[in-house]
Amino acid sequence: MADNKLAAEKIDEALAALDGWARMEGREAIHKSFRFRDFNAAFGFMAKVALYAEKHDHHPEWFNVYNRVDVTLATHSAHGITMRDIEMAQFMNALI
Ligand SMILES: C[C@H](O)[C@H](O)[C@H]1CNC2=NC(N)=NC(=O)C2=N1
Repeated sequence: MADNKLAAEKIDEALAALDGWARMEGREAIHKSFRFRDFNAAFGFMAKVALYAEKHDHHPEWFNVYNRVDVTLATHSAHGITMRDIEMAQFMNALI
Protein backbone atom coordinates (compact mmCIF):
# COMPACT_ATOMS: atom_id res chain seq x y z
CA MET A 1 0.00 0.00 0.00
CA ALA A 2 1.36 3.40 -1.05
CA ASP A 3 0.73 4.97 2.35
CA ASN A 4 2.75 2.49 4.41
CA LYS A 5 6.13 3.52 5.73
CA LEU A 6 8.88 1.69 3.85
CA ALA A 7 11.46 -0.46 5.63
CA ALA A 8 15.01 0.91 5.68
CA GLU A 9 16.30 -1.65 3.18
CA LYS A 10 13.48 -0.87 0.73
CA ILE A 11 14.35 2.81 0.90
CA ASP A 12 18.04 2.14 0.26
CA GLU A 13 17.15 -0.13 -2.65
CA ALA A 14 14.98 2.57 -4.21
CA LEU A 15 17.54 5.33 -3.59
CA ALA A 16 20.27 3.31 -5.33
CA ALA A 17 18.29 3.82 -8.55
CA LEU A 18 17.46 7.48 -7.86
CA ASP A 19 20.26 9.77 -8.97
CA GLY A 20 21.03 12.54 -6.49
CA TRP A 21 18.56 11.51 -3.79
CA ALA A 22 19.66 10.66 -0.26
CA ARG A 23 18.13 10.14 3.13
CA MET A 24 18.14 13.14 5.43
CA GLU A 25 20.04 13.09 8.68
CA GLY A 26 17.84 13.27 11.74
CA ARG A 27 14.58 12.98 9.87
CA GLU A 28 12.69 10.29 7.99
CA ALA A 29 12.70 12.03 4.63
CA ILE A 30 14.62 12.04 1.36
CA HIS A 31 16.33 15.04 -0.16
CA LYS A 32 17.84 16.29 -3.41
CA SER A 33 19.20 19.64 -4.52
CA PHE A 34 18.36 20.37 -8.17
CA ARG A 35 20.28 22.94 -10.25
CA PHE A 36 18.89 24.46 -13.43
CA ARG A 37 20.16 26.80 -16.13
CA ASP A 38 18.28 29.76 -14.67
CA PHE A 39 15.16 30.74 -12.71
CA ASN A 40 12.87 30.13 -15.67
CA ALA A 41 14.02 26.50 -15.93
CA ALA A 42 13.74 26.02 -12.16
CA PHE A 43 10.25 27.47 -12.04
CA GLY A 44 9.15 25.41 -15.06
CA PHE A 45 10.24 22.29 -13.16
CA MET A 46 8.33 23.44 -10.08
CA ALA A 47 5.20 24.10 -12.14
CA LYS A 48 5.24 20.55 -13.55
CA VAL A 49 5.82 19.09 -10.09
CA ALA A 50 2.98 21.23 -8.70
CA LEU A 51 0.54 19.66 -11.19
CA TYR A 52 1.76 16.18 -10.21
CA ALA A 53 1.42 17.09 -6.52
CA GLU A 54 -2.17 18.20 -6.89
CA LYS A 55 -3.10 15.18 -9.01
CA HIS A 56 -1.62 12.77 -6.46
CA ASP A 57 -2.47 14.77 -3.33
CA HIS A 58 1.16 14.53 -2.31
CA HIS A 59 3.20 17.69 -1.89
CA PRO A 60 6.91 18.43 -1.73
CA GLU A 61 8.71 20.61 0.78
CA TRP A 62 11.01 22.80 -1.25
CA PHE A 63 13.14 25.89 -1.23
CA ASN A 64 13.98 27.84 -4.37
CA VAL A 65 16.66 30.46 -4.93
CA TYR A 66 17.17 31.48 -8.56
CA ASN A 67 18.27 28.26 -10.33
CA ARG A 68 18.35 26.03 -7.24
CA VAL A 69 15.46 23.93 -5.93
CA ASP A 70 16.13 22.00 -2.72
CA VAL A 71 13.49 19.30 -2.32
CA THR A 72 12.55 17.25 0.73
CA LEU A 73 10.03 14.44 0.42
CA ALA A 74 8.25 12.68 3.26
CA THR A 75 4.75 11.41 3.85
CA HIS A 76 3.54 13.47 6.77
CA SER A 77 0.55 11.28 7.52
CA ALA A 78 2.83 8.21 7.76
CA HIS A 79 5.60 10.05 9.66
CA GLY A 80 8.10 8.57 7.25
CA ILE A 81 9.02 7.64 3.70
CA THR A 82 6.48 5.80 1.55
CA MET A 83 6.15 4.74 -2.09
CA ARG A 84 4.46 8.10 -2.69
CA ASP A 85 7.80 9.80 -2.00
CA ILE A 86 9.78 7.35 -4.14
CA GLU A 87 7.33 7.78 -7.03
CA MET A 88 7.46 11.56 -6.76
CA ALA A 89 11.28 11.49 -6.74
CA GLN A 90 11.20 9.29 -9.87
CA PHE A 91 8.84 11.75 -11.53
CA MET A 92 11.15 14.68 -10.66
CA ASN A 93 14.23 12.88 -11.99
CA ALA A 94 12.40 12.05 -15.23
CA LEU A 95 11.75 15.77 -15.80
CA ILE A 96 15.42 16.74 -15.99
C1 LIG B 1 -5.65 16.54 3.33
C2 LIG B 1 -4.60 16.11 2.36
O1 LIG B 1 -5.05 15.06 1.57
C3 LIG B 1 -3.34 15.66 3.06
O2 LIG B 1 -2.92 16.67 3.96
C4 LIG B 1 -2.20 15.30 2.12
C5 LIG B 1 -1.74 16.45 1.26
N1 LIG B 1 -0.37 16.33 0.82
C6 LIG B 1 0.54 15.60 1.48
N2 LIG B 1 1.82 15.61 1.13
C7 LIG B 1 2.73 14.94 1.81
N3 LIG B 1 4.01 15.00 1.44
N4 LIG B 1 2.38 14.17 2.86
C8 LIG B 1 1.12 14.06 3.28
O3 LIG B 1 0.84 13.34 4.24
C9 LIG B 1 0.12 14.79 2.57
N5 LIG B 1 -1.16 14.73 2.90
